Amino acid sequence: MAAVTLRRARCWCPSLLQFFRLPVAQVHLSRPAMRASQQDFENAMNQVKLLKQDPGNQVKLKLYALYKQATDGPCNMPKPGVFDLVNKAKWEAWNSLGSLPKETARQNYVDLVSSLSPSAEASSQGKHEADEKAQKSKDIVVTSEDGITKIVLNRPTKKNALTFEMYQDIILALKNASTDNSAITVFTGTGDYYCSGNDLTNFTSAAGGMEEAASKGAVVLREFVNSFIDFPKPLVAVVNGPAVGIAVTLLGLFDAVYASDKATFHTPFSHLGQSPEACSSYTFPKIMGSAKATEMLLFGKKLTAREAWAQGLVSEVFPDSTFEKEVWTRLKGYAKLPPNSMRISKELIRNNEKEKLHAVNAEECTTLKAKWLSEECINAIMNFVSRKAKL
Ligand SMILES: CCCCC/C=C/CC(=O)SCCNC(=O)CCNC(=O)[C@H](O)C(C)(C)COP(=O)(O)OP(=O)(O)OC[C@H]1O[C@@H](n2cnc3c(N)ncnc32)[C@H](O)[C@@H]1OP(=O)(O)O
Repeated sequence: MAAVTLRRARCWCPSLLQFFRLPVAQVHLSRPAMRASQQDFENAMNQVKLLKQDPGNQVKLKLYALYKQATDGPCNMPKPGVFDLVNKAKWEAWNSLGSLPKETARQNYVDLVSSLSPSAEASSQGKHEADEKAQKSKDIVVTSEDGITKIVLNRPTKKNALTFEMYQDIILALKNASTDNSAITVFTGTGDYYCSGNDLTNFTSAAGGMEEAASKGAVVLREFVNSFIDFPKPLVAVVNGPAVGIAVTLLGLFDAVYASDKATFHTPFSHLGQSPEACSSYTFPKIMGSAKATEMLLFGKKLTAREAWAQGLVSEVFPDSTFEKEVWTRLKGYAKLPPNSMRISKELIRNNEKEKLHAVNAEECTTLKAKWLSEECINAIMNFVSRKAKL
C-alpha cells in the first residue's frame, strides 16, 4: 500500500498551477512500483514545473487525472455541479480512468511528461533512448496525424516478418500511443503482405542458440501480448494483404479489423511444430466457435478475407482497389469521436476478461517455450531456413 502525504506546490509553472493547483506529492511506497519507479514519478512531477510551453488544457487534464489516479486511486469524489466547469472537467478526466491500477497511472504519467519536452526526460534516460529508438526504427514506422497513431510494419522484402527488435519496438510504440494525443491507434503493413508472422530466423540466428532464444522469446512474447491486452484506446488493424501466425492471432485482441479482399489469414502452428499464442486459444473459440477455431489453430486452415469476416474475425472486407481510400476515410471520421467516451467503452468491454487474458497469455508462452525446443519445431524451422519448405 502507498502512504501518501500531499502538500501544495508553492510557486511553479504558474499557468499549470493556477489551472489545477496541482499538489506535489511525497509518496512513500512500501513495495516497489511495477514499472516506473517512485523516483521516476517524482522526477516527472518536478519536470512538469520546468515546462517552457503551456501543453494545453487537454494535456493538463490528462496529467491531473493520471496524477490523482497514481496517488489516490480511482475517482471517488462526488461529481461537481454543472456550472463548476473547471472542477467538472478535472473530475471527468480523473473519473474516465476508471479502475486503472495506480502503477499503470504512474507509468502513464511519467510517459506523458517524457513526451512533452526533451528536457523533461532526464530522469529516465534509458527509457528516453528506447522511445527514440522506437521512433527511428526502420522496420516499424510510427506516425501521428488526424487523431490517428499509425504503426506500420515496414519490412516488405521479408513480408514484414517480425524480428526480436520489432517486437520490442512495437511494445514501445504502443506505450507511447497509449498516452499521446491520438484517439485511435492503427496497425498496417507496407507492401503486398500485412505480416508473415514471427521471423523464423529469430530462433536460428540467436547468439546463445535455441535454448537462449526460446527463453528470451517467451519473455518478449509475454510482454508483447500484454501490451495489446492492456492497450487503452481503440486498436484497429488495417490488413492490407496476407497475414500469418502471430499477425493473425493478435487480431482477436484488436477492437476492429478491416481487410482488403486480397488478405488471407493463416495460422500454421501444427505445420511448424508450435502452438497458438496471443490469447488465440481463448479468443478464437470465443469469436468463431470451437469447431472453426480448431480448423485454424490445429489444422492450419487458411481463410480468405470473406471467410474470416464470416467467422467474426474481421469487421469488414473492402475491394483491394478502394481499400486504402475507404478505410482511412472511415478511420479519420472515427478519430473525431469523443476520445474519452471511446476509451471508457473499451475499458468496460475489456475489463470483463482482462484477468483471464493475462492468465491465458502466461500459459501460452510457457507452452510455446517448450515447443520451440521440440524436435518437431526445430525441424520445421530448419526446413524453412534451408529453403526446403514454405507454407
Ligand atoms: C518473441 C518471439 C515471439 C514468437 C511468436 C510466435 C509466432 C508464431 C508465428 O508467427 S508462426 C508463423 C511464422 N511464419 C511463417 O511460417 C511464414 C514463413 N514464410 C513463408 O512461408 C513464405 O515466405 C510466405 C508464404 C510468407 C511468402 O512466400 P513468397 O514465395 O511469396 O515469398 P518468399 O518466401 O520469397 O519471401 C520473401 C522473403 O521474405 C522472407 N520471409 C518471409 N516470411 C518470413 C518469416 N516468417 N521469417 C523469416 N523470413 C521470412 C523469405 O525468407 C524471403 O527472404 P529472401 O528473399 O532472403 O529469401
